[in-house]
Amino acid sequence: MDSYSNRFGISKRYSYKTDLYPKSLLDESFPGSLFAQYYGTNIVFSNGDVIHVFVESAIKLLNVMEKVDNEPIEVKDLMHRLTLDVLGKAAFGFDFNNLGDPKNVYVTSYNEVLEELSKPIYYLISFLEHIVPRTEAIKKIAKLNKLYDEMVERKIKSMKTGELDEKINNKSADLLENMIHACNDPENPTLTSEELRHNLAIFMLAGHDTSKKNFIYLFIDVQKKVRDEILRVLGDDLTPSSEQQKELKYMNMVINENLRLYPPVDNLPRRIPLNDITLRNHVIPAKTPIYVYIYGIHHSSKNWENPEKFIPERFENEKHDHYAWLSFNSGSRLCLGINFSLIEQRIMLCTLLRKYEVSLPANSIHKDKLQIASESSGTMGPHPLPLIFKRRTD
Ligand code: HEM
Repeated sequence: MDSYSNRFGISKRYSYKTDLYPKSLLDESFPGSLFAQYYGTNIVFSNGDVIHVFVESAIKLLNVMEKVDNEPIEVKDLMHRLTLDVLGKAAFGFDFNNLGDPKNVYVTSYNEVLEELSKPIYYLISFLEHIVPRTEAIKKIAKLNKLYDEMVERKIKSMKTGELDEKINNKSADLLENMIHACNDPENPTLTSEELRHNLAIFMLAGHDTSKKNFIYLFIDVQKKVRDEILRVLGDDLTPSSEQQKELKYMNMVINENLRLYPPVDNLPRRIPLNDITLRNHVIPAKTPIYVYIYGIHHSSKNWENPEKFIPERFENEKHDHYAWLSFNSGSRLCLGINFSLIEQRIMLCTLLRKYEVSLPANSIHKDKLQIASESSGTMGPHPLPLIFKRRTD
């Protein structure tokens, strides 16, 4: 048994075989629901090389910040704008332009759909929508789906002209182009345009809802140390190369510690074990829904010394149990966007900290402790979080 299996008394057979714990499908959890219609049953392929996307968006972020100095800005809004633009470009080469024009039709359609899909009442009373049809919500989804469908069609056409093959060969293809290319392989079953769209939709949710909530909340106290490291490693470069990212050791520890204290996915989507499980002296019968409470694992004193304290140095030599830090899950269902997300966070920190001194407004509700809340979408984020960004002069 490995240390995780030992501690939790689960036999290794069960701790590794994620195929014995299939995720429950949306259509099973919410049969015929709007969630199932919108996200479908999807799979996701690789992310490709997307560094240029981060750099472009970091520059746009600075343009937005130029207009404000030394006044509170709502960082939840800022992160929503940044991460949607980054993801749209990486996923299907589309610029939502949420940083440039947050009221444009694509951003508003996306926001409206997410708002509809995350209404808690439909999670609590899953049959409600079968009694009262959600006509307005259906219209909003149809509008966004049309946008996704147009993307898919345009890319399929570019495959016929050979443009897509060229992009695949020079590794500049986005996720959707990679998916379309993979579907063209006669050895693999082809995804329909609808399935391609479902994959896009779930990719946007998995990547955007998590990233936008993952602002580095507590870096304020340690920002000088992070900034000194950025200036030392990057010199005059605006964004870090892959090599430089590895050298940003303290920043990487801060990112890990932030994700430990405030994991955006606080609770893994439920699993339904196929067989009975023996956990210590307890038997969990097959088909019992299981939730893994990541927030609890990250805040348990059995796993971490002074779990409520922000101590980036605890990651110095990675002494902790591998399964005590599950921000991106682990094993075969590890988050597919882990590298994408880590690069995004590093670039964002480098961009902001070299230019700005960050502080909480005097009347902030977060003065003593960050105020957070779980949401029905299965993610966790802060209550409104205005921060002051003061331009550095030295
Ligand atoms: C801080 C940011 C993020 C966090 C904390 C996070 C966390 C997670 C977690 C915990 C899972 C596992 C869910 C499960 O086991 O049921 C997951 C899955 C996934 N994530 Fe992320 N994620 C983040 C960012 C992203 C980004 C940026 C992308 C896309 C670029 C992404 C794409 C995915 C996908 C596609 C899956 C499904 C993998 C599968 O089911 O096999 N994530 N993520």
